Amino acid sequence: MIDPERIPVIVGVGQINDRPADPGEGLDPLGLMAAALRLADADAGGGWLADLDSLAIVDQISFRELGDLSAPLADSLGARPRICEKTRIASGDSPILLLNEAANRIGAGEIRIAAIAGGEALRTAAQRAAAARGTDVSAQNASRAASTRRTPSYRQRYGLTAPVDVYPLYENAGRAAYGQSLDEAQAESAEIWSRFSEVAAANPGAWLRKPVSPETVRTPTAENRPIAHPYTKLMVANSSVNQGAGFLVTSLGEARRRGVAEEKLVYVGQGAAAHEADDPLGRDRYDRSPGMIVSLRRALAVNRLTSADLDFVELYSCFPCVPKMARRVIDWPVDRPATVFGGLTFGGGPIGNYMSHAVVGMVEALRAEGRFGLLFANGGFATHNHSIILGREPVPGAAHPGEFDFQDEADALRGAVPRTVEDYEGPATIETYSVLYERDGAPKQGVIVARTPNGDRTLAMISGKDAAAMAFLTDGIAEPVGSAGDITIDSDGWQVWQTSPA
Ligand SMILES: CC(=O)SCCNC(=O)CCNC(=O)[C@H](O)C(C)(C)COP(=O)(O)OP(=O)(O)OC[C@H]1O[C@@H](n2cnc3c(N)ncnc32)[C@H](O)[C@@H]1OP(=O)(O)O
Repeated sequence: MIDPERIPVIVGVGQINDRPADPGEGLDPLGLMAAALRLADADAGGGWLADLDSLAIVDQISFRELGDLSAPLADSLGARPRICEKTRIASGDSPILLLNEAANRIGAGEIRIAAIAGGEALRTAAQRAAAARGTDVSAQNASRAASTRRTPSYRQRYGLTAPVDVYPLYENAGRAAYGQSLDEAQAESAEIWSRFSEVAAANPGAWLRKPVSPETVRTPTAENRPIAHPYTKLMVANSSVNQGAGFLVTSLGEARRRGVAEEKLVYVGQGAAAHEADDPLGRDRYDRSPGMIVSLRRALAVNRLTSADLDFVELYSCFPCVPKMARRVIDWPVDRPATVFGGLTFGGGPIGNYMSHAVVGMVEALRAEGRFGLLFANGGFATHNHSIILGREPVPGAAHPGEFDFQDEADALRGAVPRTVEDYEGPATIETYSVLYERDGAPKQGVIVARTPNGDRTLAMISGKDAAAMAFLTDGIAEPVGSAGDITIDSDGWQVWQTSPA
């Protein structure tokens, strides 16, 4: 039997939404994290924060000038943790990585009480920046700014800059690989997202709490403008939020000594992580992710569970392609909610910290009913994957500390990565693509990821004014993926795509 002092459990969770009428009065990420952890402390019965051994926070991008907020957060909570740290970057897998590390340290007997938190005030930051610079709020897009470099890379020159530009490459390649029509693929996304909105509507912690029909999710309108084909605004992460979330992890022994009721305890299973290349052009393919597959399968296997044992899942949902790939790995039906919090559109998309809210949601769900839940986190451009199990009861295979790095296995599953060539001219086929849109809904440009006859990968663009080409890429009549064309280099040096006549 495992020593109760080495069994990690979550004892307290807290989260906060901040919607000030005056952005000058909005909380910054420090205020959001402090508020969330005070709620988590109260949820666990109080008196934990002064005794923290470790405090780990998710990096934030909304108030970058504040720097590393871990020590100021400890001060504001009256904590003196031996370990006080922040993740290197604001990445969607961060909360699960920090949870896994805390569970391992408890299992190793290194610490007894850990706090994890994150917070983003992107809405407040954009409103303040717009007022200071005299611009519209929509001109202040932190997630795009964080992805933009002074000297753009090859893919960035072709418009593949922010996550919202890159994830559609997976969506369009996935649809073709699953043998779906555009209509079928959009119906699947809309059904999953509509169900997210229902979960969010029932969750007081969610940002947008109005159920939205599948038809509303998928239909482009002035309010639901197209963002990047085939995604509408209601299909993408909403980063314009002010949200904080945090939770307390301790040992079963410590929880019992401090009198936490058994029905409040949620057991932490083992996790599994694996990653893709940072550069989306340096991947083997776009219709699946070896890192995601290994992270999900291993998280189930190391805990001696199967998908059939899961009562709840959180399949990260910055864009539909992610939960659509993930649900195929674990055989999760389309008509069961793939979230416990509400997803990044409706629950809210606070950049790296969404999964802290998902931890809160999973703990609340398991306290109410069920036995096991799976948390799947994704970060970057479908780059970082980390999955973990939570249980209302001890998780069967869990033993901490446990190795969570399964990178070698993901690398073994990967096919050969094609060479990227930047000045290619000649015949090619579409590997995947997207169309990026202006704010008024007009297509800005098409961007094609193509394969040359010898298997190299290259990029090409199409002007948004080319109505026939835009129709071909977006009307769903024929599948553009796999179709043939020609790339020429124009007088300005751009590789330009020309579809071959059928
Ligand atoms: C691993 C990962 O997690 S990658 C994901 C990282 N996150 C992202 O990439 C964020 C992607 N999303 C975005 O960039 C933005 O949400 C956009 C560009 C799609 C839309 O943002 P904006 O242009 O500011 O929105 P717009 O000006 O049309 O409308 C603003 C209003 O719509 C809301 N809104 C913004 N995005 C969304 C959305 N996706 N769904 C629903 N509502 C939204 C805002 O909250 C705001 O409402 P408020 O005034 O009541 O606060």
